[in-house]
Amino acid sequence: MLDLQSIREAIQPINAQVVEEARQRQLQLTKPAGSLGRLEEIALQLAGITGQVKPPRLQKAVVVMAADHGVTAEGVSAYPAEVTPQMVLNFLAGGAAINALSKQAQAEVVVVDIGVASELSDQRLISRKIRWGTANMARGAAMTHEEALQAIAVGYEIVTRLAESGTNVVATGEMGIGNTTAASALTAALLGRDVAEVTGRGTGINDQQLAQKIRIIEQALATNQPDRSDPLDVLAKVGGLEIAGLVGVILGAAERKMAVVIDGFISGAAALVAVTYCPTSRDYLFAGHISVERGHRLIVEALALEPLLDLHLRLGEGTGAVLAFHLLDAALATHNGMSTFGEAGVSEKEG
Ligand SMILES: Cc1cc2ncn([C@H]3O[C@H](COP(=O)(O)O)[C@@H](O)[C@H]3O)c2cc1C
Ligand SMILES: O=C(O)c1cccnc1
Repeated sequence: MLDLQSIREAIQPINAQVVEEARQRQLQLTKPAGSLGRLEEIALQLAGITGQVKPPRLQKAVVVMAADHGVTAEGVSAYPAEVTPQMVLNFLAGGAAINALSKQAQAEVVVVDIGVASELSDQRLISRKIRWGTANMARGAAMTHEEALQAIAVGYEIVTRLAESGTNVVATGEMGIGNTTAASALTAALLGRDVAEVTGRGTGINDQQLAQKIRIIEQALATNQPDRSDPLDVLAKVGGLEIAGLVGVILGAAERKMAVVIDGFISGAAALVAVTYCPTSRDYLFAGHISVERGHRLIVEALALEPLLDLHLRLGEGTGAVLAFHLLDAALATHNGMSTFGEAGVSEKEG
């Protein structure tokens, strides 16, 4: 069984000394100080994460965790649950948005069955099914504490293996019809917010379905009484297997001093669980984008993250995070590749 407490204790803050040295380097580059704005901040954070003033070239991967949700029986999504396994096959065939964007960003796509409610077998799929979908959270706990921990262990092991083969930045991705319901329930519980404030239309439900989704989440919280001070209890009772897997990816990456780019609302809910459990892990996170899904804004505010992109995305799969990889590459291209005033013979600021 995964020893989560020792992982939490092993996660170190990023290297403040190296951040300072990287800041000094930025001041020497041939541009007005601060003029590359957030690209400079990204470079500094990557320096602190990697412990190198000039961080190495990014080797990128997106981990797409797929799982089903028992709560779909309550009519909370615009699409049927069978879309989850169908999209897994689409990921493997290379036909989804995450495939197209990852190809363009030169990121490896790692697809994981952590709890899809049907038989899936394919050599390219990492088959680590914990159970056939969660139970219906409106009637009881989505999963046991042990299952949540097993799912966290899967994410932790996968990111550890990626690190060992040279990946140094990972994006969080997910697929699971019904998972905006789980993400809203987690957000309401962990941030102590009203369900209506953190619940949106997901794949595109109408007003009547949205009212039903809010009622169901309220019922799930009333039935399960998740303990806000215990993020793992909240995760098990009203979370999802793919969300738990991503918690493991985030904690494992932070322990290994790897950067993590968080995608939208569902990934954000996983980050909220991870950072509530281990506040230091936040140092390793970038918010790839701000999702249209209401509730995501509250998550990024609570985590004090500033999303890199605002493209009105509401897809998930890791798409917004992989798009943000281009900005991390750009930050390092300038930080590592530009000449200093001295090297280029350019005059520095007067006075
Ligand atoms: C074809 C298709 C591809 C997707 N890729 C990601 N999602 C996204 O939509 C789902 C969450 O929305 P809800 O809670 O409303 O079901 C997740 O699977 C998420 O990854 C998709 C959804 C669909 C239909
Ligand atoms: O922001 C997300 O991650 C999201 C939003 C809607 C549907 N699926 C995912």
